[in-house]
Amino acid sequence: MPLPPGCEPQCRACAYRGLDETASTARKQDWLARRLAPWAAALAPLTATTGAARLGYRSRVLLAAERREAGWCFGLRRRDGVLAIPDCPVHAPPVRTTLHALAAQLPADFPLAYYAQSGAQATLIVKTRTLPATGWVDALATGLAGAGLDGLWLHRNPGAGVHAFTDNDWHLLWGAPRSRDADGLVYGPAAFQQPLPALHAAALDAATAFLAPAPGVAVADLYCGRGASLARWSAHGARTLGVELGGEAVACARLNAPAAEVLRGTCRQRLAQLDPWLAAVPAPARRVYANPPRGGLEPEVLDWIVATARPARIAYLAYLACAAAPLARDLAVLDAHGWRVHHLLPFDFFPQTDHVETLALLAR
Ligand SMILES: C[S@@+](CC[C@H](N)C(=O)[O-])C[C@H]1O[C@@H](n2cnc3c(N)ncnc32)[C@H](O)[C@@H]1O
Repeated sequence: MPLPPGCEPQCRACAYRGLDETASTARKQDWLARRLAPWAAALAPLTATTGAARLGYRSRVLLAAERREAGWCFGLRRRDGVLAIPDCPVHAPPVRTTLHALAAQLPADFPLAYYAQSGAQATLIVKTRTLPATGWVDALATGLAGAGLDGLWLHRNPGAGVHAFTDNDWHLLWGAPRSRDADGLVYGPAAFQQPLPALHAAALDAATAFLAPAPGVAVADLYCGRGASLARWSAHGARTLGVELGGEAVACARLNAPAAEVLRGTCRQRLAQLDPWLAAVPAPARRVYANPPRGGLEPEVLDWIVATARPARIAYLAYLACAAAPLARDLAVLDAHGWRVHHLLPFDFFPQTDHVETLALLAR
């Protein structure tokens, strides 16, 4: 298949970009069937978007920045410099428009290390000892608003690299500090964004139907982000408690799900508080929803689920990349301790890449 317009041939980020929809879906399905073979009977067909929606879906990006003689470029950091991907067809149109506006207006001597965008919030990340001058921002305002942005931030993080953000040294340069997504949920510049909101909603619908949140039921929501799932459980009348590491995400989760309790920290660190909270309801009324980062559940958290919390039902939304499948590792432990894998529902959150999100639904 020819590469779509704007796709940089040297970029390796979208491993399946040479495949059409049918071939990509077949390969993901086949890979899932091998990786999740012990639960083959529970594995559903991949739910995927089709046609034009398979491009332009990525509204959360982190790109390295480099000033060259010809101007600014944004892309992937490599040993020999930044590989520019200004027109990457997977990026959402507002990302591309903002990158072009920045490339045209950013002063040549601005010490930009990374550019991040999360929905309508954009961030310039610098690694300097002092804050750089930003008087030029006003001239960019019309371009930023035209690109659909609500806010532009300066974040000073001398350690930026694998982790782009720290909690401190954020400066709003222009616009509003928070945005709302299509569901009305508040988010900020560091927010985790699930791509393809319709697929995420379908995954949450399936999790809601399985967990059956209701008065008398308690849902512990691990790695809850800005609270999209928390808001669901509490809207159904369940007692809800979320745990999340990011400070901004915790603040947004408290706004998005005011009836829920939200603890800040790693799930591992918060087990001492989770434990009595969940134990206050009988085991048949206990639920766990987990959507951890790509490494899967922290080992202590998995131990706690099987040995202490013992929820009647678990919904586990996992990111899988062809290099690693922590979901299979975690399912094997849950399976061995008496939780049956009822459904494995894969969702193609990242078309044209070799990643696939899978919702596992388990009951004791
Ligand atoms: C895959 S995202 C899921 C977020 C949320 N469920 C959603 O759909 O928006 C993982 C979240 O876990 C948070 N996180 C990372 N490590 C964590 C940890 N050890 N304990 C708690 N939260 C963590 C991240 O900040 C991020 O918000």
